[in-house]
Amino acid sequence: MFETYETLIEGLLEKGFGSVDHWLSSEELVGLRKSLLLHYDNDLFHSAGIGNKENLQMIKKIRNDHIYWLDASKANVYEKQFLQKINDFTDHLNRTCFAGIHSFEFQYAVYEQGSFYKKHIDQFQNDDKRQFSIVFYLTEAWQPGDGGELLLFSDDVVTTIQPVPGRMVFFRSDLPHEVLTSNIQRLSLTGWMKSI
Ligand SMILES: O=C(O)CCC(=O)C(=O)O
Ligand SMILES: [Fe+2]
Repeated sequence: MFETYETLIEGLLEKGFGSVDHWLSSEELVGLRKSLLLHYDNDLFHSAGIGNKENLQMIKKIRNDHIYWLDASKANVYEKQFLQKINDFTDHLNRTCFAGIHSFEFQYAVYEQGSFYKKHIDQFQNDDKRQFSIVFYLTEAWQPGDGGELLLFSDDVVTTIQPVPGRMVFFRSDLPHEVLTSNIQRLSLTGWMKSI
């Protein structure tokens, strides 16, 4: 795992983001995909931003994916294993980079065909506790033309990340980014490492 950590950290320090393809074993990837689909079938997902009913119309123009927050107390074996791995990475970041991460939170996301998330940063206007953003792509198969690419905007450079199964992206939460319209059902697990 050490090399994977170093690839991610180097990327973060040099350009604001890092990406690796083998953070999850194929068994873990399949387990998390099945868990996501089970929660989705059980109607546990809701429109992202629905907590804020007055702004819902506005929010839907910015993002129209559906999300489900991972609850550690209800996590299944795959989710527990996943959270443990994130915990180990957090410890590594705190030990080697004095990152000062105190907690993390993760949500599954489903982008149905035609869904997107316009350019944004992951820190709220009145709350910049989110330090690092992490996305894992869980879709079973992805090919060019399927859309849903992640664009990362650092300085004058725009980087396109293809959401291929198993890929993980790690970036500073103040880095502007965007999810292009997906032409297929796009599955992911997204989280934030927080300073509080
Ligand atoms: O799914 C992605 O590629 C990024 C998602 C995202 O930006 C977010 O949920 O804040
Ligand atoms: Fe984001």
